[in-house]
Amino acid sequence: MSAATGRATLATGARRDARRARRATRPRASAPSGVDDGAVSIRRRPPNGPSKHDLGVGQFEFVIEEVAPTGERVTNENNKPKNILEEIVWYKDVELAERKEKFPLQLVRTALVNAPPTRDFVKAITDQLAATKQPGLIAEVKKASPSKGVIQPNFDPVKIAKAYEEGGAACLSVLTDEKFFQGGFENLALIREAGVTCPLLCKEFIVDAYQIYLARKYGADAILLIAAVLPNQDLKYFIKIAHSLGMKCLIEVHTYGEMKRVLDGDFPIDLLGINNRDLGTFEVSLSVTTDLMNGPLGEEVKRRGITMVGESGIFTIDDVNLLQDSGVGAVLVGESLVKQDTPDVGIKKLFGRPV
Ligand SMILES: O=C(O)c1ccccc1NCC(=O)[C@H](O)[C@H](O)COP(=O)(O)O
Repeated sequence: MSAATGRATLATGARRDARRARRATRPRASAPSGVDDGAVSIRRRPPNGPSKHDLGVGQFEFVIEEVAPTGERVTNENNKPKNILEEIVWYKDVELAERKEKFPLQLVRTALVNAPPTRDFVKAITDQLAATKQPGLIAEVKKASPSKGVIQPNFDPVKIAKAYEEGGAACLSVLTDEKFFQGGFENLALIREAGVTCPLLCKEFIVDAYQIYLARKYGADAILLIAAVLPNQDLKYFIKIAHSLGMKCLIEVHTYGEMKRVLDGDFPIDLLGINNRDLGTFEVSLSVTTDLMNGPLGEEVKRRGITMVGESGIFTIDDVNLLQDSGVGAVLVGESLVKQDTPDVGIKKLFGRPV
């Protein structure tokens, strides 16, 4: 059944009209570069060699002179990350070098024999959609973020995960990035070992196949792949690896160009997420999802039966209904649930269910 049919209609007509008016005045999603050709917008590494913190040799630093558009001579301008997503991705190189030193790929792969079996992440969502006639919920275990700082100071990943399951989440998303989100791969293992049965998404900024093996080793059932960071060639390769390990992939897009590129790709799509947050500027608008879903690419995903996920900035039943009306089959929700003391009650309220 389509996500757009048969849902609990809790929003009034007046609210819906107001939503449509709000939507009409919002800007369309655009690529951080300003040109939405769908190409990768995030540079994988500093273009002029490693930046200072990568070298590990005291104060030594590459100095590269460039001519700015003003004609002025500047140093290392091009070696600064252009936004937070690029900063996160550049730091992955440093983090991965350390991790691989301590825990080489060969050992990670050997350790996979002891990994718990995978659960079907996509089926958990589609089953919930069929049973509740509302989008399946992927609830996010997230302590902090670059845009909001610390969201939940009393962060207990297992307690939060259990409350999410109790409240009716279909699946969980677990932030594993340490530096920018105060997460960790070990949270995946802690949640699984505590007996939580919801399938787990490893919410990581994946740039290297090594991270996919690590996700599985710690008990993930699915991984996130961000189209702004990964060209189709990498998406195809990483999907192949994830599938070989029994995991599903949530491919995330933010612009028309990225979505078109992914849909034109030569690889299977388990789940396609539209992030309402511009990961470069932090601007959040649900119209990113509704505009894409109400356009030609929305038609295409519906025709192809691809389960769509609306991600970020979801706070109310009206938000859930708005996204469902546009055709999404799942929502990924972090802040609005994780900051509550009783996230199980929060889920029920978010979906307009009796508390
Ligand atoms: O959340 C951020 O500030 C952020 C910054 C840079 C890259 C990614 C970021 N967040 C990842 C996500 O997309 C969200 O954690 C997820 O969609 C949940 O969003 P929300 O419900 O708004 O917490």
